[in-house]
Amino acid sequence: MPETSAEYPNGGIAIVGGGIAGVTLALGLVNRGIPCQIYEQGHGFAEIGAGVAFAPNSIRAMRACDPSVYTAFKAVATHNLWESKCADITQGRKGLYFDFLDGYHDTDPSKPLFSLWNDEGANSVHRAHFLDEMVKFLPKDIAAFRKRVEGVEEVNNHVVLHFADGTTATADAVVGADGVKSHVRQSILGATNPESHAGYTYKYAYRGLIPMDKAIAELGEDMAANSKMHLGPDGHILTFPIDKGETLNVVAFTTTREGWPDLHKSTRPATKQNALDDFAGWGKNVTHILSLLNEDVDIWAIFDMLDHPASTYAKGKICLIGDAAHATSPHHGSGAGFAIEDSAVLAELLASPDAKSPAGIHAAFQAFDHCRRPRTQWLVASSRRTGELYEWQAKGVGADVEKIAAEAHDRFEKIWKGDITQMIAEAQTSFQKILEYTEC
Ligand SMILES: Cc1cc2nc3c(=O)[nH]c(=O)nc-3n(C[C@H](O)[C@H](O)[C@H](O)COP(=O)(O)OP(=O)(O)OC[C@H]3O[C@@H](n4cnc5c(N)ncnc54)[C@H](O)[C@@H]3O)c2cc1C
Repeated sequence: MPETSAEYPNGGIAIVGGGIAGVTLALGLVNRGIPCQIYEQGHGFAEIGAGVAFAPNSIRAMRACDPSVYTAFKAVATHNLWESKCADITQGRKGLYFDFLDGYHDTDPSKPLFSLWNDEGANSVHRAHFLDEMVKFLPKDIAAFRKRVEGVEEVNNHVVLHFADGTTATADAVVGADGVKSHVRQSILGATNPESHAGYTYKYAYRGLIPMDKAIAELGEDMAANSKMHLGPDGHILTFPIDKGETLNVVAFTTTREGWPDLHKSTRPATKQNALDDFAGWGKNVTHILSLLNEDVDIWAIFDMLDHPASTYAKGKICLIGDAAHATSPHHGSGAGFAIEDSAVLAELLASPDAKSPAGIHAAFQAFDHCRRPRTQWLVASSRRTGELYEWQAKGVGADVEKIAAEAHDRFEKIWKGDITQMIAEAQTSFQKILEYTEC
């Protein structure tokens, strides 16, 4: 039972979901002295065994959210393994984000079609290890597990959470960080509203991990040790090192005309042979990578909210962050990074002395919605388009490498240049305006 105080008579902020969004927000709130409680449906904090990459904007957001997020990230972050491909700010040198290759034809892997470079280069983590490192900084009693939220409702000056086990809890406000299939989103927007449900993008991905020594022996050092994106018709494959270079992370996307069999599930079992069949006729680099996968692999359906974006991320004292607010396809590799931007902005808003009353929390959530919706919904649309660029499907571009390179460059620059200090300042200005308006 969360402790109460004069400022937070109902125990503070309830965070639904203990993924990257929920945990980073909790760290941001705890260290700003804001009481909070995480309700997580799982038996403990748990992420999947796959890689996730973070770009310069999200690394800046980690620091702004809470130094512990950045410390946890640094403990597990893996860069490209070749020094010539790593950023060195003391030398003013940019780092390689990805080399882009023609995966459909037999090409020399040392000769990419083009490459993208940024101020931090590639920074990837093993998801589970990153979460484990962050959780070390959380108070022991902050999370209640096996608490699956089925609905939330505002009652007078507090919010009631209803759990699948029949119990309830109260809080001063609720933040839904419960991912792509968010129940909190349904409570805000209505269960039958199409905005409450992410849609299938008719793409799915095979995900696998290959021990680095095996990857280097089979693929050669450059292909295994540095980030590579193999482009082709209706599919693309990306690889990058994680686990401080011990493991090669592989994600192979393909476009399909068939619907996803069970929209309640994100994954289904498949085999290496399925992957090889999906990429039949591709060049030898791609078939070689796929041949190194385990015999049994999972495939992941790619959902996003592009067709029915949420018309608001906040209602009263209930708010959405991360995939719950703006589930995106992963072609910009930025869904988790933007979730951390959300956490940094929201933690700063809620830390304001004016955000301690029910009206103040309401205004802070409105400011959050106002400032975060444009950038995060742009990401969802741009990510779809980028997936099409990689798979030679984009209207007006097709397989034209120069056009793919130019458009991808511009889109990534918009993400990477995201300035968290400015985002927070804008949100605070918006918050003060909303307060002034409501006082009139
Ligand atoms: C193939 C693939 C590759 C990706 N690669 C990248 C990448 O490289 N970089 C990047 O930035 N992003 C990437 N993403 C996107 C990233 O995974 C998500 O944006 C990110 O995980 C969202 O975090 P979240 O905390 O909002 O949601 P989640 O990670 O889904 O966490 C939600 C949490 O809420 C819990 N929960 C759910 N429902 C309930 C409920 N009703 N009650 C209580 N708890 C609940 C869940 O158990 C979970 O712990 C990728 C996504 C995919 C599919």
